[in-house]
Amino acid sequence: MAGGGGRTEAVTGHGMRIDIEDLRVSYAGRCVVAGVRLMAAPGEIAGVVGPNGSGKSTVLRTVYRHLNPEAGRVLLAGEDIRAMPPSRTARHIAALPQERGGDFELTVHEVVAMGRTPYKRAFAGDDRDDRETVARALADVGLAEYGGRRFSALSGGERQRALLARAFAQAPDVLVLDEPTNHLDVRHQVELLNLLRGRACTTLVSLHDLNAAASVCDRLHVLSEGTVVASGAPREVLTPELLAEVFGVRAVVVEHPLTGGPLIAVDQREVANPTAIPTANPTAVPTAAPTAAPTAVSAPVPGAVAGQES
Ligand SMILES: Nc1ncnc2c1ncn2[C@@H]1O[C@H](COP(=O)(O)OP(=O)(O)OP(=O)(O)O)[C@@H](O)[C@H]1O
Repeated sequence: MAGGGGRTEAVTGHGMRIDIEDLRVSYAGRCVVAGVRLMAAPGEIAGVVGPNGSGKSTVLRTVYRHLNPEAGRVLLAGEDIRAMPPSRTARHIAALPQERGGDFELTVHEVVAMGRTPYKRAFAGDDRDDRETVARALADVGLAEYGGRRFSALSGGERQRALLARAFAQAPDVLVLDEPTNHLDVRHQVELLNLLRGRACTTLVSLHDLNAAASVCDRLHVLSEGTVVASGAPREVLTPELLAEVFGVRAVVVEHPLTGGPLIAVDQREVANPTAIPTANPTAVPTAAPTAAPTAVSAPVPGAVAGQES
């Protein structure tokens, strides 16, 4: 088991590898992501973390083909996804995007059943397998009793869980989740992270909650100003120095008293002065020394680079 994640060996080996190579994306000529390289090994949970606007959603959008990169490639098990018909990638990659919609006039069951579309011929109805898959996906997210409700009448957290069920119903090899814990209360956050640990697929997930990321991810990629500045196991990557430099907060990283994993305790009173890195509380138990140095923090991508609209 890599990093601080609670992955079980049983699921490792399922799913497909994702590699992102030298990705560059611009919106209306403004380059927001450049030179991004990151990967998720088969069956692994790879997290993408970084400050607001650092490019997390943009990178994920290229994986689920909502955006075409200006340069670079997304490889699924070594094959460029842009060389595949969308119907084929839809059978391998499912997403919980940040654009979550909200005015579907469909029932929850109908929304989740949309996850089965890649497996059907045009106008084909649901077969028994589809119905069982949808029922299982709804049960997985705790919405077994909600199938007949209108999607538009759900709360934000319920809607989120219904869309996660739609992604599960797609039975993907790669699950791409953009901030899946948004709107969820703390219990549902824990349940969702446990669901991710139990999926037999590769997961690429953006998370703002660094403790959740440290707990669930086997590997973390840290984005800052459109470029990857650190990659590695959570306890190697999430150092006080990186938290100050990239996120601008004073924090210590201690051992979680219940799990033994890294626990990031942020000083809520003020933001960091990057030149004055806090020393760890001497009474706290420090995390184990990193086994390998993470990728060094590198210079950010230039603010405005000419490029074409995606
Ligand atoms: N559709 C868009 N059109 C123009 N600019 C965009 C668009 N989407 C994102 N951007 C810009 O691209 C940059 C990266 O945005 P992105 O949403 O990828 O960041 P993020 O790391 O996911 O941010 P957050 O943590 O706030 O969700 C930001 O400067 C943002 O303003």
